[in-house]
Amino acid sequence: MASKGKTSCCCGPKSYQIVMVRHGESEWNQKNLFCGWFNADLSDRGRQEAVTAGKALKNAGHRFDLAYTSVLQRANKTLDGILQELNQTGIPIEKTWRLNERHYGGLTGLNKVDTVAKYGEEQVAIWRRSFDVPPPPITPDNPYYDVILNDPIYKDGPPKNEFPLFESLELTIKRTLPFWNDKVVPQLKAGKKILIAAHGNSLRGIVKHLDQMNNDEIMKLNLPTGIPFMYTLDKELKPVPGGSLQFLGDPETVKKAMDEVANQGKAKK
Ligand SMILES: O=C(O)[C@@H](CO)OP(=O)(O)O
Repeated sequence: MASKGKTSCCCGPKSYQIVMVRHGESEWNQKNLFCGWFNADLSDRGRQEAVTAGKALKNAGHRFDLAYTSVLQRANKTLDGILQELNQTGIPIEKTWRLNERHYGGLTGLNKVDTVAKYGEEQVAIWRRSFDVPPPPITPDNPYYDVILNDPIYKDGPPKNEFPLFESLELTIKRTLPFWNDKVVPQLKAGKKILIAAHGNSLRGIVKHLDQMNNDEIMKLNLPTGIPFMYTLDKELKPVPGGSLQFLGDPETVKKAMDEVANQGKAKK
């Protein structure tokens, strides 16, 4: 059956489409805690966001051939919620740590507003959104150190000697892009319609790559939870005009949701 993942003519595919979504709100988003590689569950609101995302994709006529997600349950459950709405729970799903949220190191488990009170808004903005400044490493005295390092979700990788103790966006991109290039790109080029359910920062890495954003531009981008976005790419996998970050939601709702994410790292008014 012809896939809707590409538009084609006699000279081959003209463009490719891919849909991505950041997971719905997690219990740790709700508590405003740095989460990273901790395997937080979705909140009730997050579960509802997944259903709403699925309905929006269904109403827009999307069908998928396969899906990719991280090994973290907040992304997995968001994907499941969406696929249930689409009645497409049987499609192949590949989970990989390479699509995980970036590892928040020593900030893992800290409240973002308390961290602003301690270190200031500017430092927290740098830790959250800069390209190459990593958070401090997670150390054994962090209550989540063992939980994360020994979590069975990491049994297939990364290898223990490469297990990160912190990640900047730059380091996150370094482990996400090989998956994009080796797995996603060949499937896209084969005309498959793909859905990726992942995380704010792993997806910011992919967006930076696709849109060739510079380090200042990416600093300003906050992806909202649970609102799918589509890219339409040309043969070279560069976004066609108007093909970048096409959110499936009205602009006002999207802006509000983006501002909400940005404000998680600001002092309480
Ligand atoms: O805590 C995290 O893991 C991420 C995503 O929820 O937060 P931030 O938006 O601050 O990068």
